[in-house]
Amino acid sequence: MNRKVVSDLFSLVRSRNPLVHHITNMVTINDCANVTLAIGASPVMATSVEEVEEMVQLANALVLNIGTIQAETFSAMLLAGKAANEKGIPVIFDPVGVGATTYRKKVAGELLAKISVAIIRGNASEIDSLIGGKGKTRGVDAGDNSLDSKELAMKAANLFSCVVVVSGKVDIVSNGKEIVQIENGDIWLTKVTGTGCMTSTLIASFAGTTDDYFSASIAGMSAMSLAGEQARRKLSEGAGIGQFKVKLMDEIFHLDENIWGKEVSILES
Ligand SMILES: Nc1ncnc2c1ncn2[C@@H]1O[C@H](COP(=O)(O)OP(=O)(O)O)[C@@H](O)[C@H]1O
Ligand SMILES: Cc1ncsc1CCOP(=O)(O)O
Ligand SMILES: [Mg+2]
Repeated sequence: MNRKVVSDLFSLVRSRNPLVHHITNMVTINDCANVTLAIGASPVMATSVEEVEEMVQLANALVLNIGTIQAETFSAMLLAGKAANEKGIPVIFDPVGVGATTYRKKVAGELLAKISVAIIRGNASEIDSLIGGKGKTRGVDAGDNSLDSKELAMKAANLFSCVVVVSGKVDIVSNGKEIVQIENGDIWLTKVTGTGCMTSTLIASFAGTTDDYFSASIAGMSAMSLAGEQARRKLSEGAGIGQFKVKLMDEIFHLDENIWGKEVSILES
């Protein structure tokens, strides 16, 4: 990992203002649109099979998030994913709750078989399920503390030939050879729905700026964890998760290479 390359991405994303096309869930869609703007990229959410291929022609990155997947949305993902592969823009896959149901497993398997994905970001239970593990899952949240995130990231990155990000208390990013460990974060990030989805969006925003998807993943993952840590620290006494969510968005909006350089805590192996 090159720290300067990663930190430079914060000004690059704001100057290049990449368009990030999302086919995503109906729970966190608005938060994902706003976090795209907060980091300096532009969001577009388009889901109809009639228009997704055309929208991909305008986009710099494509997010596929299966949080509330339905048959028609899935068809749209396949069309958009193929168009993104042909155009050469990165596809960022968020396998929300993949271990929870047979349908989600089928959808994720088919997507990964038919589309070349640049980056996968999920919690440990989700990545474990993708690689055929039997770890416990609790709906869309991680449900198994015994999983080894480093091992999962490395295995999944090699299996799917892409960068894999496993979020959690400690976040792991692997390209199949290197492993980066991000130690920032705050437990309140798990008390607000959508922080995982928004992380995938942040990663996509950076990946729409550079073809160095390993650095883009480190930038996006650390942006969420660092902003969460700072937001919690700056909350006034008595504040709860409502104010935390607002503060989190503010911290992402203000994050730059100087704050990142001073505050990020990263280990490499
Ligand atoms: N136990 C934890 N302590 C501190 N931060 C956490 C913890 N678990 C997850 N996070 C943070 O929450 C954010 C969302 O990650 P995660 O909860 O794993 O995603 P998801 O919402 O998809 O399950 C990340 O920034 C991650 O670092
Ligand atoms: C609660 C919920 N249910 C279906 S999608 C979704 C949002 C999941 O968001 P995240 O994985 O970022 O917590
Ligand atoms: Mg998630």
